[in-house]
Amino acid sequence: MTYRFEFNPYQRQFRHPLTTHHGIWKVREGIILRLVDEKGRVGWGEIAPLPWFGSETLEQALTVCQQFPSQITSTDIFSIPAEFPACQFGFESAWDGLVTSNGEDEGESRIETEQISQSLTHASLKYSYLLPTGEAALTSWQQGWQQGDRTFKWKIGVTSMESELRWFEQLVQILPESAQLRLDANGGLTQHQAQQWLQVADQAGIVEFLEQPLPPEEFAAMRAMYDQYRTAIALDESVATLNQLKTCYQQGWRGIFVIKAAIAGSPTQLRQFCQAHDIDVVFSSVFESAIARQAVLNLAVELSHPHRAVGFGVNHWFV
Ligand SMILES: O=C(O)CCC(=O)C1=CC=C[C@@H](O)[C@@H]1C(=O)O
Ligand SMILES: [Mg+2]
Repeated sequence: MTYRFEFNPYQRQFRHPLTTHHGIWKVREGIILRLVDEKGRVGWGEIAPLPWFGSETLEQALTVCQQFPSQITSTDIFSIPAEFPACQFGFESAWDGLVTSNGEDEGESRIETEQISQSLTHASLKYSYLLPTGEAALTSWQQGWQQGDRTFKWKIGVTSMESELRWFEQLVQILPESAQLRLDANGGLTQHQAQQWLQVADQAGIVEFLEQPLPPEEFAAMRAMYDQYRTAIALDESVATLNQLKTCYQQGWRGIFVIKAAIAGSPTQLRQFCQAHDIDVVFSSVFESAIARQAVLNLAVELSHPHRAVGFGVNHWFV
């Protein structure tokens, strides 16, 4: 069977640029894919690259799309090489969508406004609310709390450690008892700083995990640190693609795997790995549109650790 294939790049500006140790991110760029089969069934997919996490760039993804003819086959889709994981995810999700679609072409309406993306939340999932970086977190957590989120994620390793530790202590004091906090360093700490953060996190008692304290090349140090503190350590940059995830597992990682499925590669292969290995998984966003968000949340409902919130809090991120 062949599929008519169309692709359209998009840009969405963040309402507030996202500041992390990687830098300042102002615009989310991606590509929306549309497949139509011989019966007229439509499948939508999305390529949402995150090159500083190790995925292909938008330009590389556009080249993959441009090299395809207007009629493609499932062999074309399943032959996309592993160095294009966001493309693998986008094309395979669109193909999966064909199998399940009822022929209605609702995709265009699903390139969301935030209201539509909010409607894409799954009732069975809990959501983590991403706080703004820095001192602003001390006031903005209420918005997440009011929409029912009980898990909050805060970026560290951006300003001075002295300031961030001070704001952390204030945040721990003002967050309600039942709240949980995730700290995300994006690989920006030294080993000494990571140990300092894990010590204060152990004392605070509300920190669910410290995410990617060190850069991926310092895996051995994070592996050694994992058993020294009560606070869990989670990896995301280290496990950004399915191949990296398998390598970390084979090298003994049994901490939390924060999986950004939209850039991890084949969703089918990801599902097979997660089902074959009892790993502690948190699904996390790459600030994709409703199309990839839906595809990832469908995986999360199946594979996510039941007691962990998914990193898809609706924060009205875009203008
Ligand atoms: O995981 C979440 O709660 C939200 C998504 C998120 O934190 C991120 C998305 C994309 C890039 C990063 O800046 C950041 C992360 O490091 O996890
Ligand atoms: Mg992270």
